[in-house]
Amino acid sequence: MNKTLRIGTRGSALAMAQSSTVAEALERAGYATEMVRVSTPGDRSQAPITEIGVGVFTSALREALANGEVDVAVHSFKDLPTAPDPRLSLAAVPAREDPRDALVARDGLTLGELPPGSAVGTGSPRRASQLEALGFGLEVRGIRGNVDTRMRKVTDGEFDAVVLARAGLARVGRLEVITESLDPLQMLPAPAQGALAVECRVEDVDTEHLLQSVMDDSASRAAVAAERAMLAALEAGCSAPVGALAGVVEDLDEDGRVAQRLSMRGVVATDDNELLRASATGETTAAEQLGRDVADQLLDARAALLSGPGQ
Ligand SMILES: NCc1[nH]cc(CCC(=O)O)c1CC(=O)O
Repeated sequence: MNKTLRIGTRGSALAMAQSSTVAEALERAGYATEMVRVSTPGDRSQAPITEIGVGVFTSALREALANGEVDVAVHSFKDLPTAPDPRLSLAAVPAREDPRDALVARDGLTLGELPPGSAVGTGSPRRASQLEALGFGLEVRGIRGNVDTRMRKVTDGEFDAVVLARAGLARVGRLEVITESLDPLQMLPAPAQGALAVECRVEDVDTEHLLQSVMDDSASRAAVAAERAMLAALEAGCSAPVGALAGVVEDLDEDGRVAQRLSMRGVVATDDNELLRASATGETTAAEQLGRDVADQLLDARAALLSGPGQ
């Protein structure tokens, strides 16, 4: 293929950094690329994410790709709606960044060191419910804006701390501001956090094969497929905050032989902010089934809770 690949990107520092990693991988493999900026309603609005809805950051980019304005779209995978877009193909899931959430707190403090009543900023119901469940007496408050805006609210003293995706900070070269990378046992990340989705048009098989061969990472793809399948199954059953994390581990298969398997954990908050947890391990080739199994466990646990004690 000798045409220049047009890579669609949003204009934020994070989006530009993400698209650049894709462009660089393609350039290293000998292909010419060009960045095309696409503005999205999510970039222009300051309303809380919970109000403007899923897909605000990704749909304009997907339209530009489907319309042929660009050849490749790069998204933060966790921002994509779970419903597939039949016009597009998920050509590559590059090796995932560290998926953990990160605390950026005043005076270098960790979560456990923040005094009760400390104001912690997050716009994410998933982060808020897990923070509250820790029992540290933190005051969790809503916050929006890009990474710099959120961090400034800590420097300015408006918040004692904010919680951000570690991957976002890594991609914009700001890891040094992190005061604690949160253990997934305390804070399960959003499904697909830290992963990129690299899409092309479904009929553009040349680009699909190129992206797949240059940058697809099968372990990352399997982990994200499981997490997203869990999220999709829960979306059908409830609208609660959801965390999930899967990864390829060395484990024993049914015959007792060492094998690569996929292990995952999920969490969902109930309406009265109790956390329900589930986990399972399965075949790397059946990632989506594994995600649905964990979702079924969570939905059963919720049903058992709703039917009340003693039943
Ligand atoms: N919700 C916005 C968003 N989408 C992707 C990232 C970070 C990068 C990633 O998770 O892959 C962020 C910022 C954040 O959650 O702190």
